[in-house]
Amino acid sequence: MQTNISNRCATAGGTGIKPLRYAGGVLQMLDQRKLPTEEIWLDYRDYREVAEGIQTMVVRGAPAIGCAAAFGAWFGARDIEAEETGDFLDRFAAVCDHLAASRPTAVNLSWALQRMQGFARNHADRPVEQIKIALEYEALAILEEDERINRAMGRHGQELIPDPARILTHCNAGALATGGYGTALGVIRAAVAAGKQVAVLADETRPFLQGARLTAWELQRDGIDTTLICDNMAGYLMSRGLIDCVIVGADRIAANGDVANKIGTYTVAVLAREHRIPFYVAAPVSTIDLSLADGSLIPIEQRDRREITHIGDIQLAPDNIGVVNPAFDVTPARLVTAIITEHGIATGNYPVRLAELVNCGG
Ligand SMILES: CSC[C@H]1O[C@H](OP(=O)(O)O)[C@H](O)[C@@H]1O
Repeated sequence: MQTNISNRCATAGGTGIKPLRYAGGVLQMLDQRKLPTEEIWLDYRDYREVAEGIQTMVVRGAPAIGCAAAFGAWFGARDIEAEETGDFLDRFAAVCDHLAASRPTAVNLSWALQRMQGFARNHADRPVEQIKIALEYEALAILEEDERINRAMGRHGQELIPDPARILTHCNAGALATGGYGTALGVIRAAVAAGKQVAVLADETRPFLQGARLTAWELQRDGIDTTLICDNMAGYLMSRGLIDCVIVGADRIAANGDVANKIGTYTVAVLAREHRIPFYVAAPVSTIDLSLADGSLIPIEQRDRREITHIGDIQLAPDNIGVVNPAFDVTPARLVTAIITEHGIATGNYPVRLAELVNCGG
């Protein structure tokens, strides 16, 4: 794997950065672990390396890891030496299983891999080498579709944003978490583009600090008014009437509208309900998992203790202290004011409305 140090990222004019670039058989991923102080792009050509990049959070964010996994699957398919289609499909399934194991919560990862496998099966009547070529284009299609989906989500969601609006965000559900433009931050971008006066209050989002390191960085680059706050300040600001609404992303949404998102989201939702502040979730329909009846069935990733005991090489806690590090929590549907998708908005009756939104795109 080579390192390509760039002194600036490809920024599409105020519509956020694109954290993934593909050309000539190479996937470049912006190393989000190094932001905001270094913009370093890493080159990927191998599915195992892509899986590691997802697990170590070089790339992170539900749609973005789905897009990265699609290219990982293409790399794995390309390297399979098989004459017989059945053998190819079996070995391609093993490649996708390896990629799927990199992070368990974001359903977009498995959605993208199932789409790649379904595409291969649907072309099983063709020679293996033709299937491989087609898989490269399918990975490109998944990436290119993602930004279009986010822009549609933004158009729907910005209708909910007041003018002026002081908006609290949690974690990063921006262009960096997607193929471009962002989900929650895409709604914010669309509100700004619609001429609304928007001020963002970005939760730093311990322990991985996606808010401080990523949301603050990408919105500042877009010239969007952004103030960084500690996670424990949200309640105070709400109690002082300084937040008009909350908007977050999602990693998996159960059929009843329960939402898995970055750890701390549930806390923000409870505070928002206490202060009668709208709590919005923005996610593509590929994040909605109708196979799960409710949020208790969503797998919650447990991450390394060092994310809590250290910031970089700086130790914050005693050696051998007990640590829990769930990367996500589940916000019950009753605390969710609306779920914004590219096909429209659900504002209640989630079991019915979410199924409609998922199927209307089908
Ligand atoms: C647009 S989905 C972004 C979603 O992913 C984040 O988690 P992570 O940074 O661990 O991948 C967080 O839950 C965001 O809401």
